[in-house]
Amino acid sequence: MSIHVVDFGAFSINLPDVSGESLHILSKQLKTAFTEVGFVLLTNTGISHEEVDRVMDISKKFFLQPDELKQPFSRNSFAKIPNHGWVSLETERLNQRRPGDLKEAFNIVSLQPDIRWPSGALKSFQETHTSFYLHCKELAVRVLRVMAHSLDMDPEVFLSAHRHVGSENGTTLRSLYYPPVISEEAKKDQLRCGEHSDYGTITLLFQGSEGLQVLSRSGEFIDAPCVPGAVLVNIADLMQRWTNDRFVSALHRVLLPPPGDSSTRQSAAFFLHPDDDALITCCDGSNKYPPVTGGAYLTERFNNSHRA
Ligand SMILES: O=C(O)CCC(=O)C(=O)O
Ligand SMILES: [Fe+2]
Repeated sequence: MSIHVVDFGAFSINLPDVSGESLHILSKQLKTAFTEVGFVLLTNTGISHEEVDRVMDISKKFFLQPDELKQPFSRNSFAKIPNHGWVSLETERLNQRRPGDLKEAFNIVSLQPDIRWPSGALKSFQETHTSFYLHCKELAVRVLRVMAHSLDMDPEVFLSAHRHVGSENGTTLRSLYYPPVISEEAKKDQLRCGEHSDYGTITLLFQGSEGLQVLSRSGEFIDAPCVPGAVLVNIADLMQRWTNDRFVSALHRVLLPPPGDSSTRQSAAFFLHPDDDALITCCDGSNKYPPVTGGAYLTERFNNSHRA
């Protein structure tokens, strides 16, 4: 099994729309990837390699500051948007059977003007991330349209549940930083990012370097390709449930670097979530999973993955 590469140029975010014929071809390709693997690598999406580099450069400047300068941005310190903000090293454990992940993250959940953003030398942080967030949102909506088409569904079923991205909605742009690891100091079974599947509808993942592994259906972890300018897109758990298990949400992880390798790693993930009040019911009319709202589902999943 491998992760398929799909040329998304016909529906790039720089184009006004997609032709019927291209939509048909893309939907066949995404259907195969999402039913067999749960991950696909898209090229020519219209989000440039340079833009991703800018996001990673400014994020790295933030992460390399001393903790006391990052503390005012901590996750859980923003009223009404508890998931927004900085997550310190080893705070999150995506696999409950392992110690905390050896990563730091910055979650952007709200684009509202009243949010406190890094300033001074980091004043471009807000603009860089806001513009990237909006491009990711545009691409994610296009991927949803192709997915709906591939299942012979009215695209509004997916789109109408994502009307409030950036406000009453848990969609999150997350910059991730994996600092150098001293192997002897890592705890037993500790990873950079423990085995998990994502919570929402789909995730767009931009890797700065290799490191992501995806569990194949045959039960082995395979290395996800890292191609500059390409975007990994994966199905998340709520989408698996929504499609009554037709599209699969695959476990993935990031291992520690080999002993003696002191490199850092960066990535950026755009987790698309349905609106807080959108009711998700199996799209084929079955009742295999009870209806759940986007907000309630996400709250339950967060409660299981954070220490605090
Ligand atoms: O850093 C990566 O490549 C993966 C991160 C990830 O899977 C996540 O944060 O959900
Ligand atoms: Fe993930």
